[in-house]
Amino acid sequence: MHGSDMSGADDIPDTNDHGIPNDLNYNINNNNNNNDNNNSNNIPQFRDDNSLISSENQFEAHITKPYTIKNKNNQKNGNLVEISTLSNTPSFTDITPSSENNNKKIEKIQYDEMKLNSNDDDEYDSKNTNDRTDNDRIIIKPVNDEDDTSVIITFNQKMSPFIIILTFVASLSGFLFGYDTGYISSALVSINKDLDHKELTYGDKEIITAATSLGALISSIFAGTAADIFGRKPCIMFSNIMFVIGTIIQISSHTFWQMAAGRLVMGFGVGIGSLISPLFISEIAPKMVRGRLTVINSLWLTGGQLIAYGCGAGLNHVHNGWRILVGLSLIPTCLQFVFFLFLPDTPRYYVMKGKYDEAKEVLRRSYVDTTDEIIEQKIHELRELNKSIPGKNKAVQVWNTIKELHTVPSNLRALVIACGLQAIQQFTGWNSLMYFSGTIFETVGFSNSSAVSIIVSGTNFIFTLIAFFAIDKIGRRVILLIGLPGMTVSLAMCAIAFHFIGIKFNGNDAVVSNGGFSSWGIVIIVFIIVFAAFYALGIGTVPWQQSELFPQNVRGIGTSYATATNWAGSLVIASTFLTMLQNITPTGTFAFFAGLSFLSAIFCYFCYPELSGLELEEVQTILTDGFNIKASKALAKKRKKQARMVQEHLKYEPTQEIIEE
Ligand SMILES: O[C@H]1[C@H](O)[C@@H](O)[C@H](O)[C@@H](O)[C@H]1O
Repeated sequence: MHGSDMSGADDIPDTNDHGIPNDLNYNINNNNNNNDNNNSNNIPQFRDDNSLISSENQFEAHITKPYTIKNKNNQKNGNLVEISTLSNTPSFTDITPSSENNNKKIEKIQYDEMKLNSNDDDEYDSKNTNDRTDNDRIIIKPVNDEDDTSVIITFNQKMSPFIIILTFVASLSGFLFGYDTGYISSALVSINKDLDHKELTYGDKEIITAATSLGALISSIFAGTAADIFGRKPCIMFSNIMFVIGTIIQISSHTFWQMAAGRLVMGFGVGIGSLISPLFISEIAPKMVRGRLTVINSLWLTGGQLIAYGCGAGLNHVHNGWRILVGLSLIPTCLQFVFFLFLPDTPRYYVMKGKYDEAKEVLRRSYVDTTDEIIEQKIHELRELNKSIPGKNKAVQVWNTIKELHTVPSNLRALVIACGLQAIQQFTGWNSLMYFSGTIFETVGFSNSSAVSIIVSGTNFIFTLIAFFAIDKIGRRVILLIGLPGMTVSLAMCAIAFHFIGIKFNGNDAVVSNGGFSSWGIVIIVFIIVFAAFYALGIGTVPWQQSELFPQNVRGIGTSYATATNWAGSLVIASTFLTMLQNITPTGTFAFFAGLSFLSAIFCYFCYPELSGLELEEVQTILTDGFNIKASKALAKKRKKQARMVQEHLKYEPTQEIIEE
């Protein structure tokens, strides 16, 4: 049907009857020698099942999606093809569109490189150019690279209802994280004298609040390793048990210390959930939506905080309302536990434990239209990958992993970024508002302080939703660099307004020198809302994408470090904020946070590369010899352009028939 003459390397390739360029084999097999003419006998031949094997047995190709490209004058049929290498060489998946009408979209595939014949002017300008002599060449990621744990076919992968259910159930941990950190703001206001028959002091409030962060800090240190040993699902179910015990201790407490102990136990659950839930989602999500599915966890989180505030406001004046508020968290915990009784763990975990049948079953249910052969191949890749974790036994492995995390430069940079972002997220003060906004708004003269807190956490939720849409399209770096300066300005405005309100502390009582609620009070509220918006848009959301920074063999421990940094920051803020207000005044406190936000913006400007749209291996490449901001931006831009090109292809309606000779 199509010609079979060999085209020059930069021309449009001729294609065979299956839409495969005839020079495909040539390109794959001639990576190391530039013999331009030896392909003529090597035109790929398809077997009956639409797969082919090259004569050298170096690669295998499968037709995954037939398509028709139509334009005004012409109609062209072709096939999207998945290519994978056999033996021990890395395999990769890509498309091979074929159409003379579409020459801008034709990709030539080589063993480890892809040459794009596009009029692309945004060249990848990496410093690592040793193996990229041609600006137009980019390294293509091997499919058995670690994070393809979640991937079979790199595009056009339908979301199965099974993946949606798994994401939904796993992200209940995000909800619990949010709810349990959110309800404390209103509970602190409504507890009154229910504990030990006396008002809580600022110090008491800090301890009750910080106990959860402390518990979360402790459990997050071990959660990554525990998830590898026991599994993700058992860890989440264990966190459910912690939630239940912690909740019961709290709702039955009549003493301050019992309440603090309940919060601590609940914190163990929060810490485990905060780490495992995004990890679980990233391991079951199709690659193309993995970033967004991770943000879904953040949406549940901020949604949980919002609901906690809403319930808090509703129960504000109900006798013992705070006990109901705390008790409500039993519902999602129990639901999650029961759901998980019927749901599996991630395929990657099963492969780690040698449970290949279970892994296959999960993959089959996750990727409904995928052939058994591809599933087998995926399992094979995961097994290969599994071997890459060094060490004879678990203890040696853990130690080697820690060493690897610190000694491999790209890992160390990933660690600096992941922990840096989590620290910034906490030390710029957002959670002081989360935990104490009720107290703050009460201080500046609002009687229904919980209602104002709802507006603040509602803003947090809405802007997390905006981040959901922006994080891949606009990019992580851009939203961070919009968010942090915005936060700096808002915090500075609050610092100024607090100065004019003139709050003085007299023991535990805050005295407003200019007579309570004033227009400066409104300025504070407005800028706290603006602060919430800028926070949620960037630094509230981006750090939870932490797993993309690490290669698979150090991901568990790397994300444990980062999550522990988050909780350490949360702990410091929760346990010092009210004391800071007293000792360095609200103006000093907010000015301090403004200063940290400013420094954080500088850190992100110099150290946070743009990672949206990048292959995970490319993230490692970017971080190999520096933070390579410029190269990352250029590459991200290029990748997005390619993604649009793929989308263009998919716009053409697919035919169901494969064209036969
Ligand atoms: O990403 C979340 C979110 O921003 C929450 O609002 C905050 O309370 C958490 O500490 C943070 O990790």
